[in-house]
Amino acid sequence: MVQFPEQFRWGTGTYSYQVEGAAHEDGRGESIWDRFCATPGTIVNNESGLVACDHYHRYAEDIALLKQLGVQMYHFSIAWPRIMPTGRGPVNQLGLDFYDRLVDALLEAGIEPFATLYHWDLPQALQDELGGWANRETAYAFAEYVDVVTKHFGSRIHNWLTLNEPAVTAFEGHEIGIHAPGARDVRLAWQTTHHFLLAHGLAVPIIRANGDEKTRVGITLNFTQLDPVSDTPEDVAATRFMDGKMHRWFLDPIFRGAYPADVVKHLGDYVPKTETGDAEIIARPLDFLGANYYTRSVIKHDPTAFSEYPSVDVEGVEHTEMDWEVYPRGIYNMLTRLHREYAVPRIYLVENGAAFADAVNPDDTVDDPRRIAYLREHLLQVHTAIAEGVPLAGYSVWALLDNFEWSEGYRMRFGIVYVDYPTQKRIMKASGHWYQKVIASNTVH
Ligand SMILES: OC[C@@H]1[C@@H](O)[C@H](O)[C@@H](O)c2[nH]c(CCc3ccccc3)c[n+]21
Repeated sequence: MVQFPEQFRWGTGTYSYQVEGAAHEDGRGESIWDRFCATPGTIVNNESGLVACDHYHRYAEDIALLKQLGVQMYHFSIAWPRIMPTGRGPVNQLGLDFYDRLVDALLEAGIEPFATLYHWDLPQALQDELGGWANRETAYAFAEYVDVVTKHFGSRIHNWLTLNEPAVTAFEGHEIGIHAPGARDVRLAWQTTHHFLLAHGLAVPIIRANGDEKTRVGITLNFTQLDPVSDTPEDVAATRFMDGKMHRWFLDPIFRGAYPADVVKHLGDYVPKTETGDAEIIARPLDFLGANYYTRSVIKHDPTAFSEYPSVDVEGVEHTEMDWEVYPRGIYNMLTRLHREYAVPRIYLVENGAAFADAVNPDDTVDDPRRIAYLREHLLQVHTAIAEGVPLAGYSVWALLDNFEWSEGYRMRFGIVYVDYPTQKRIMKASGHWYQKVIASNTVH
């Protein structure tokens, strides 16, 4: 049994496009995910976030679930297309009104809102007019959107995350093409990483200016344990590059003021175009880093690879429904590395969780022992990291609800609460009841 620190904060989360639904309601503009999902063949069963968990209408019921869990914090994202339907210019009051209702209900319930300003749902108009994140202008449009939102919520929301996982939306969305906007262009993908980081840096002072003495700003980056399939120089170099691409390409400009030299060298003339002053904007000091951790990837050299090296499947170990290896030690490695190499002032673990094939019993219960085991094993590693001095201020499980899992659609269930989509009925899973006890006792058995 391990006891967590007195002030440690427990949370959970959802994100706008994955749970809200009401895609055409109250003035919401089209997002690149609406457009991507409308393209046949991009999403399993051609599903979309059109309805999702209908959280837009059921948010009060979902906040009651948060209260039942006893969480102290709740991660959610604000949908840019609800606030500025065409991405720039006119503000949609009904969009602000929804998040007013959500935030006021959270505060009423004594739950700290942790708001992410961008979780991949770019207004489609900016994709059409500017080419989206390929265009530096989009970073400035993001800054305008951030100004509107933080002016409105700055006295009630004190914990802001600018972007969720720029690496994922840059590369899955613009290199691999399995995420919106579905581009497959290596040069463009690397250029978007710079515009995401610029957008982040532009947002930081705006959030502070529109906040108060309690305002705290961060960004959420995702981390995967990366190991070479062998200790040959080629496999080790391939792994080092992927660590650069997925981790150091974002950590270094934010916390060290420059892109990692080894990746810049590898990219050659594929390195993104930057402008004088960008580095200083991107490196503006943060109050905390948000970190997501799920799994390990074992990397193999490939002579034909340039920007993406293949991973190999690890046999004989547990995998989740996403076919992700269950590798709890990786969360410890990630946390201690951040503390050791980047001296991050404070860390929040924003996402950690697993998809398993959950089913409802005849008595309307959901037994998910594998998710409980996954969460327990990772929390024990988290505790070890904290005991070694890592400044981890809180942990948030992904996710509160089963939800729209991007290209996987609804077949992947990450929730500690089951959603029966045809009826929108919520059922707390065994892992939800387990997490409730963890929070109440601040211990993990
Ligand atoms: O895949 C589970 C969650 C998503 O539902 C969240 O929206 C997203 O923030 C998030 N990031 C990661 C790790 C990186 C990743 C993202 C998407 C697909 C595969 C891996 C896992 N997750």
